[in-house]
Amino acid sequence: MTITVRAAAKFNLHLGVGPVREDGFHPLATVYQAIGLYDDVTAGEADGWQVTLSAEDHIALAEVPTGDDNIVVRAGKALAAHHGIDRAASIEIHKGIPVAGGLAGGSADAAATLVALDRLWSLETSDEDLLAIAGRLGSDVPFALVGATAVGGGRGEIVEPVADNGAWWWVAVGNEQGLSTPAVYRAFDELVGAGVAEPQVPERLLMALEKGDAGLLAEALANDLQAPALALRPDLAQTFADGEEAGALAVQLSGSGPTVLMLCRDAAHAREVAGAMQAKAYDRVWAAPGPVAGAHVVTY
Ligand SMILES: C[C@@](CO)(OP(=O)(O)O)[C@H](O)COP(=O)(O)OP(=O)(O)OC[C@H]1O[C@@H](n2ccc(N)nc2=O)[C@H](O)[C@@H]1O
Ligand SMILES: Nc1ncnc2c1ncn2[C@@H]1O[C@H](COP(=O)(O)OP(=O)(O)O)[C@@H](O)[C@H]1O
Repeated sequence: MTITVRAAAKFNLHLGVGPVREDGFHPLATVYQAIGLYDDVTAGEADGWQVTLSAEDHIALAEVPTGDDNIVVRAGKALAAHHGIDRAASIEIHKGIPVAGGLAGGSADAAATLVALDRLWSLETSDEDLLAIAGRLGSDVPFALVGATAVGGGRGEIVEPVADNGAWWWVAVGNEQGLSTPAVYRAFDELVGAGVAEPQVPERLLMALEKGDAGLLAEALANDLQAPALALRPDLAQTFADGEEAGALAVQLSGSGPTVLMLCRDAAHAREVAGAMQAKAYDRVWAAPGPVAGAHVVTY
């Protein structure tokens, strides 16, 4: 038997970052939205851990490990340890989420693996325990379980759903070269220093989501990692300028980058902006709706 679970990419509508903590992590006040770019994870019975990879066009797999460093193996081992069982599995990952793009693709795979193995091994792990295991795997993993739109606190792992009445459309523009998340947080420390205030989620963003108003959302987007990421990768400024020229309502870096997200009015406008970016010779361009569901079983 095999079980396939689908998990979505995330975009941080707001990413407020505070002064680095003693454990090396930064306190966050973020608003995550799950958007329609997906990885599928298929889990099957096996005697030892095996990871195989495939991907949609224009998604490079070179940086993704196939051994025990793959986050899906860490996820599987953590779930087995939680239940005190000694089991392994084969995990096939089909990536539709660009790697090292600031879209939390690895976190999506980890969340999908927890859901798939919980079902494959008939464990019936409680949601509370799954979220706790997810939080230990990575700051973004709990959100990949819940999906939709949610506020993230702590180092990002404490998630609380928020009202979102929008039917949003995004254009994501990827980049050939990934960007390392720790390097961007270090650049944040250097640029902004320890003097920065504790971050907060702005009320006007929550209002824009509740109203489902794209004009208001365009004005409320913000990302504290955007300036440090652009300091590391000044070439990205051209993508921002091109997105604005293509008619996007707003252009913002996704998390720690380098993927750039463009807010559109609706599906037709997203197709138009995506076409304009392709005409400018960008070849990693995806239109995606949001919010979408968290990790969910698609076949078994
Ligand atoms: C920046 C964000 C925004 O959502 O996403 P990405 O753009 O990477 O997808 C996240 O904070 C990334 O979360 P995730 O990729 O799960 O990070 P983790 O594995 O927990 O941590 C990797 C490293 O990032 C840094 N880190 C992460 C989270 C945080 N709140 N403060 C940090 O300083 C630390 O250096 C840590 O060692
Ligand atoms: N299943 C996985 N998918 C993607 N990357 C993985 C995976 N497992 C481990 N990694 C490592 O995690 C790094 C960050 O990956 P990813 O989650 O795609 O990006 P980001 O942290 O920018 O959102 C990759 O460069 C890769 O080395």
